[in-house]
Amino acid sequence: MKTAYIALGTNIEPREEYLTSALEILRKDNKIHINQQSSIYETAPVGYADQADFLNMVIELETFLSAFDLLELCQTIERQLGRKKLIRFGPRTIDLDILVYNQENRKTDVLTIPHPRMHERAFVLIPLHEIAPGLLLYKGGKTVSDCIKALSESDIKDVTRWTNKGLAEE
Ligand SMILES: Nc1ncnc2c1ncn2[C@@H]1O[C@H](COP(=O)(O)OP(=O)(O)OP(=O)(O)O)[C@@H](O)[C@H]1O
Ligand SMILES: Nc1nc2c(c(=O)[nH]1)N=C(CO)CN2
Repeated sequence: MKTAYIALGTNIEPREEYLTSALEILRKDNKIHINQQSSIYETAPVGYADQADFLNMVIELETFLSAFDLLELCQTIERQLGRKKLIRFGPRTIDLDILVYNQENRKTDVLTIPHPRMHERAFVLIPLHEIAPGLLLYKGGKTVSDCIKALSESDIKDVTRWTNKGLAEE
């Protein structure tokens, strides 16, 4: 069994339903077991400003799937929930990014782990800190807590807790 962390994001209504549906699909998959989920956070858009605020959350799961099969599953869920790739960093019904997979390092055309932009994204680090503050993001390197210390106050201010844990939790 491998332990992986996935970030979920959505900024097209009904945002909460998209999160709930993605979690439901993951829970029904017998190759996945969700160990932990963060609260949901409402976050200002990063990278492409002219779009609605996001809901973001992070989950920790155990799985028999390889990193590539897990990516394939994430992309199948995105397609099932109507995600269309129109603008880079733009609006989406649901986005599932693999943050960390079994402390492995990989850089291929289709998959880079750890996720190359996670260490600078408050919308990822703050939910992740809630469930795994000591998680190493780089081999021998920084933890989630270390990366949060490097964020600016304005990055942190753009992320506010939207619900406590409990969304569709079993
Ligand atoms: N760790 C990863 N998790 C998910 N997708 C990844 C990862 N590494 C590379 N990719 C690749 O990134 C491609 C683009 O993904 P996507 O369209 O979701 O990007 P994005 O969400 O707009 O931007 P970002 O990757 O910065 O979050 C995917 O087709 C996938 O092959
Ligand atoms: N707040 C926020 N901003 C984003 C997000 C996201 O999930 N949340 N995802 C992006 C593309 O991955 C680009 N910008």
